[in-house]
Amino acid sequence: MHGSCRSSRGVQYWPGLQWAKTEEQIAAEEAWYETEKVWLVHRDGFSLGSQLRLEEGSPLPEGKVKVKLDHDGTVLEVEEDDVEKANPPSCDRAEDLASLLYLNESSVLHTLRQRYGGNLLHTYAGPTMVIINPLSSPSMYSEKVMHMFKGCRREDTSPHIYAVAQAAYRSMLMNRQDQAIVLLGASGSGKTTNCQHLVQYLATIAGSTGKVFSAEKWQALYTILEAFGNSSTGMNGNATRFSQIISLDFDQAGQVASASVQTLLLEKLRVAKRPANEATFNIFYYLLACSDSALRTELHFNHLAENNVFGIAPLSKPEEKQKATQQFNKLQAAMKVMGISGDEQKAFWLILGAIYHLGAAGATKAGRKQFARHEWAQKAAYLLGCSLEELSSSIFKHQPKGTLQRSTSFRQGPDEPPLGDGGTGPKLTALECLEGMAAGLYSELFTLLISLLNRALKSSQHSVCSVTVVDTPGAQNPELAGQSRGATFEELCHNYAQERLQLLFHQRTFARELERYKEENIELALADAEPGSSDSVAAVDQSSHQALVRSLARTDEARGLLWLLEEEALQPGGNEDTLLERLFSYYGPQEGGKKGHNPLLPSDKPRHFLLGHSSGTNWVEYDATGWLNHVKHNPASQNASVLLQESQK
Ligand SMILES: Nc1ncnc2c1ncn2[C@@H]1O[C@H](COP(=O)(O)OP(=O)(O)OP(=O)(O)O)[C@@H](O)[C@H]1O
Repeated sequence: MHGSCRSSRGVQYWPGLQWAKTEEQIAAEEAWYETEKVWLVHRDGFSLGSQLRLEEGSPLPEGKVKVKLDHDGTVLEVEEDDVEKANPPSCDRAEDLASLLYLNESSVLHTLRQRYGGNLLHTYAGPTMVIINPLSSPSMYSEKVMHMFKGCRREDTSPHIYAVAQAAYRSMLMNRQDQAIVLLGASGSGKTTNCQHLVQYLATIAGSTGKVFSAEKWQALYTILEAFGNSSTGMNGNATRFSQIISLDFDQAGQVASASVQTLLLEKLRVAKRPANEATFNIFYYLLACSDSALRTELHFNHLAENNVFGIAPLSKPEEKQKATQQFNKLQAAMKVMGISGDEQKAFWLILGAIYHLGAAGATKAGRKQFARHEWAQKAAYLLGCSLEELSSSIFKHQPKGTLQRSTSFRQGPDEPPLGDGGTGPKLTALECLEGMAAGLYSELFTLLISLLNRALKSSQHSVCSVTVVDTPGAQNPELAGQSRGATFEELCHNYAQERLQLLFHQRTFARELERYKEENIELALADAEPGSSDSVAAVDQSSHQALVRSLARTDEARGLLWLLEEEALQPGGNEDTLLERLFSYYGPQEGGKKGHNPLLPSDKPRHFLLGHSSGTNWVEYDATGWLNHVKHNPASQNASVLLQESQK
């Protein structure tokens, strides 16, 4: 967001702020600027510092300008557009970016960098807070520090994650209104860590009626979610692979009366398939390193197979193994805190063990689709409490078991066969059937886990208002992690969710606030506030006007990728190439069209494309190979739930 704004009364405002400067202050600061003429240079997303002055004889504007670095006298030639006004020294390390006299990209980056250099990770940006990952363990989080924020007003507190929690808590109590805190940022930027501190603060400061929620319970919940929902990826060694909404419900007295966690978009297929060099969910490594010999024997973990088609293998380095063993013990203790009994825990280990052995069993098509190594499939069947035949037919034969109704896509008519099950879509391979079962089992297990966690958090106490915290996987870009692969469909879903939240941020922070100024007839001369960009969002989710009716006709009406996926999966001969062809016809660069005004760009690799997220500031190259499979109906996945319901264990 560029530009500051000024009302006609000579007082500087920024939307969402009560903050204002007097005319004298502004005049003094502008006079300083006029005499000192200090500029900031912004290049490739970096501010080059505040010590830049115009070289004599190279006036602004017009093309390129020369600037001289104060500290070593280096002279740089830079684009005129990269040079922006610097702020006076009184703005150094400003606690609130909105208080800068000249609010521009360079000065924002410069201020954040200055603060980070002084170990100040948090900076207000009006009603929002910017937090930078310290990549270390600073000693700024403790119960003692929490008490320094307790009861404070937002204006009286220095920027800190506890100040965000305190402001939401206070606002909820004062206005009796629900509050929401949404964390945004790239993968690995620190969202989940900050979410942990936010909720920890609320649990500690607010207290809870009847101990339904406590800091100890929150720690336990966090440990469990991290074990089952996180994995190591190229961008983050402990990345969250699902979206979560944590809700704390408060009573009249401001204590937590009940709590809940909702989860969405779990990357369930990760148990069976993921990008090279990425890990499966943490829990598999913990369980494979467990030191309980009786449990190991029961899970048939004493002799492990050499091959696992799901790529699940125990950790090899002794120190990593030891850490995983400790994590497993910690997890068991956390499950106990959340009231998950020994028998219930056992059910989790059996299902996880079965998934592992299914990977060892593998799949093949020798005449018919079947397991490649039956002895391992037998172990999986034993752990799941069913016969080998039952397991085999649940995976490879496509009649749904029991009374389970097949779910149909919302765009499919009730009489139409689901894709991949006699429909017109491509058939599933034996391995895809096996992967479907593993993903189905993991999804059931995760759903069960969340319901057991919520069992420990609910109560019959009456609540008045809630604080909700939203944490989703951050923006994904394999290129930023030095990986040469294209991004996956799951990564697209996470990027899309982030972008929808960014649009919400833009709407709440700027658009709605500006409307209020207009209603109150306060004139604003905004330099260049950018509209919230939604082109890349439409390229993903634009739906057809003929809602709910699936069409085999390829029309000119623009539709987003999610809609096209379903249509192309139904087309005879539809594949990822035809999918991208259509997507580009709607959102790609148009002949004679202006460059930079479309969200899609072609790649020179087959079935790859580039999508410009966040107003084209984060171009991600995707590899669409195999994406049509995501809309294929996989009966094995559905059969997983029946298999578990009918289990002898
Ligand atoms: N404020 C902080 N203090 C200490 N360490 C931090 C902080 N923020 C982040 N980290 C470190 O950075 C790592 C990545 O942070 P985190 O997992 O919270 O990122 P994220 O934004 O939630 O990522 P993803 O979107 O991939 O889930 C953490 O494991 C932690 O080690």
